[in-house]
Amino acid sequence: MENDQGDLMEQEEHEGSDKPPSSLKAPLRSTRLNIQRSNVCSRAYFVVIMVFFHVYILNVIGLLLYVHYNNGPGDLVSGDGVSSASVGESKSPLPHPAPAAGDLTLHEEEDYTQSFSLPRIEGIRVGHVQQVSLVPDRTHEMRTISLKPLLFEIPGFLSEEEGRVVVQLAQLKGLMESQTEAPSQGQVESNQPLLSFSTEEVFSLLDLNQDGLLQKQEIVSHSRSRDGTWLNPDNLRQILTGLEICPTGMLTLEDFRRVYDVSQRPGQQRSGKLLSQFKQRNKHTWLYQGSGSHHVLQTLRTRLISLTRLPSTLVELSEPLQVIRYDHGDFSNAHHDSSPSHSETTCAHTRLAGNTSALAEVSCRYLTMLFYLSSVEEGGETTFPVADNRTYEEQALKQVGVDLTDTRETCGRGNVRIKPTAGTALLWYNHLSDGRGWMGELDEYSLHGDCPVRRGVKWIANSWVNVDPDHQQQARYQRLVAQRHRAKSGMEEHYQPLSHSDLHQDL
Ligand SMILES: O=C(O)CCC(=O)C(=O)O
Ligand SMILES: [Fe+2]
Repeated sequence: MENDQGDLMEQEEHEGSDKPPSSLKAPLRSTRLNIQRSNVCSRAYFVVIMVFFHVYILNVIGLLLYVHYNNGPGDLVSGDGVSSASVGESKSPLPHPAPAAGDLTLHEEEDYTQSFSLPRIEGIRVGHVQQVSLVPDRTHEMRTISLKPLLFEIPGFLSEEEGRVVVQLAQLKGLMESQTEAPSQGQVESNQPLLSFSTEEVFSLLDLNQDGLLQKQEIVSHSRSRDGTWLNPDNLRQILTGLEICPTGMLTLEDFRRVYDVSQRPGQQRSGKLLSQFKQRNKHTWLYQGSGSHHVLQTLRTRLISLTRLPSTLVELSEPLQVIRYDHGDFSNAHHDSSPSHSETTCAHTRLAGNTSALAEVSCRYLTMLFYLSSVEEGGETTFPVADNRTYEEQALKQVGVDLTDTRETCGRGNVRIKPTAGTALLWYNHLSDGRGWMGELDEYSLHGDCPVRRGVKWIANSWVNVDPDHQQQARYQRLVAQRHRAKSGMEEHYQPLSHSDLHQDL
C-alpha cells in the first residue's frame, strides 16, 4: 500500500516537466504498469461488488414479496367470502393459514394429507395482548391467559345484544334437560355431596348384558368424556389397556377391580369409593349455524374462522353451537372437552368415513371457543385447575382430601379462574401440535370445569372445532362429504348444504 502511494506521488511530481530525469525513467515505467494493474484490479473489484450488491438487493426484494404474499389476506381461507382477521401486536405474526379443506377433490387427497396443516395462534407469553380485527370499524384485544393450555380471552367478542339473541334462540328452540342430571331429578343443591360409585357398582353399570363379564363394546359405549359418564378418558385408557393384555379379551369383576383401581387416585382408593365424573348441568341445546340460520349465529362462526384462520370447511363440518344455562348451584366438574386417541377409539365426527370395527366414538375437538352470554353476579367462574403449572402431575390433582377436579369443593384453588362477563369469549386448544402441523396429543393442561353459580344465572355457548388426529381419516371424511354434496346437488334443483345433523349424531 505504502509503496503504491509513493510511486503515485513520484509520478505526479514529474508530470509537469517535458523530460523526466534519466535516473527516474526505469522506476517510472514500472510505476505506470503498477498504476494500470491497480486500475484494472479496482474495476474488477467494483464489478464484483456491484454484482453482489444487486444479487443481495434482489434477494431482499424476493424475500419481502414472499413474506407479503404468504401473510396477505388473500391467502386466508374463508369459505363464506368473509374477510379474515388481522391479528397482531404488530410483532406477533400468526402461523401460515391452512389450505381450504373444502377444496379437496379425489385426486388431491394425497397432496392434501401431505401438506394440510392446522394454524395455531401464538400465545407469546402470559399477559401478551394482540389486536385482532374481527368486525369492521373496531379491533378487539386478545390476551394470552396461559400457555399450558394455550388459552386466550377476548372481551367484547360478541355484543350484549348478540348474547341476548343467542339466549333467546336457545329458549325458542327449547332447552333439554341434561341427561347427566342427578337421579333424584331436578336440582341438586350445592351442599349435596357428589355422587360416588363403588367399583362393583361401576362394573354393574357397564355390564349391559349382565353376564358378569365386560366386553370391549360395553366399556367403550360409556367412553364419552363429557356429560357425566362414569369413565373419563384416563379411566377408559387404563381399562382398555387392561383389556388388551387380558387373554380372554373380557374383564371379570376381579380383573376390572385391578385395572379400575389403578386408574383411580389415592384419595379415592382410601375411602373405597370412587368419585364420579358426574357433571351437574341444567339445560342445554344445540343451534345450527349454517346458511339459513340466524345471522348472529352465522356471524359468530365467521368470527371464529377469522380469528383461528382454520379452514372454513373444517369449522362448518363441526358440531353446532351448544348453549347451556346454569342456575343456582349448577356446576361441572373439571374435564377435558376432547379425548386422547386410542387404537380402539374413533372420532364421532368422522365416523362415517371411519373404521367401523372401532369400538368407541369419542369427541375430537381441536379447540374450544366459549362465549359468555351473560354475566354472573357470583360464582360460575370457568376454572383451569392446572393451567401453566410447571409440570402436570396427575397425582397432584387428587391428593388425600383434595380433589382439584371437584369444582364444588376446590374451585378457589384453580390456577386460572375466569369470571363470566357477558360478551367475553375464551379460546383454548385442547390438543398439542403433533410437530408436523397437525393435531397431536390431548393437552392434559386443558382440564377445566365451572364453579357453582352462587347468584344469578349463567349462560354460555360452546363452539368446538372437530378435527380427527388421523389426518387421512379427516381427509376421507371431507371427501365423503364433498361427494354427498355433489350427489345431493345433482338430485335437487336448489343446492342445500349438508347440515351437520345429516352427518353427526347429536353429541
Ligand atoms: O361453563 C363453563 O364455564 C365451562 C363449560 C364447559 O366446560 C363445557 O360445557 O364443556
Ligand atoms: Fe368443557
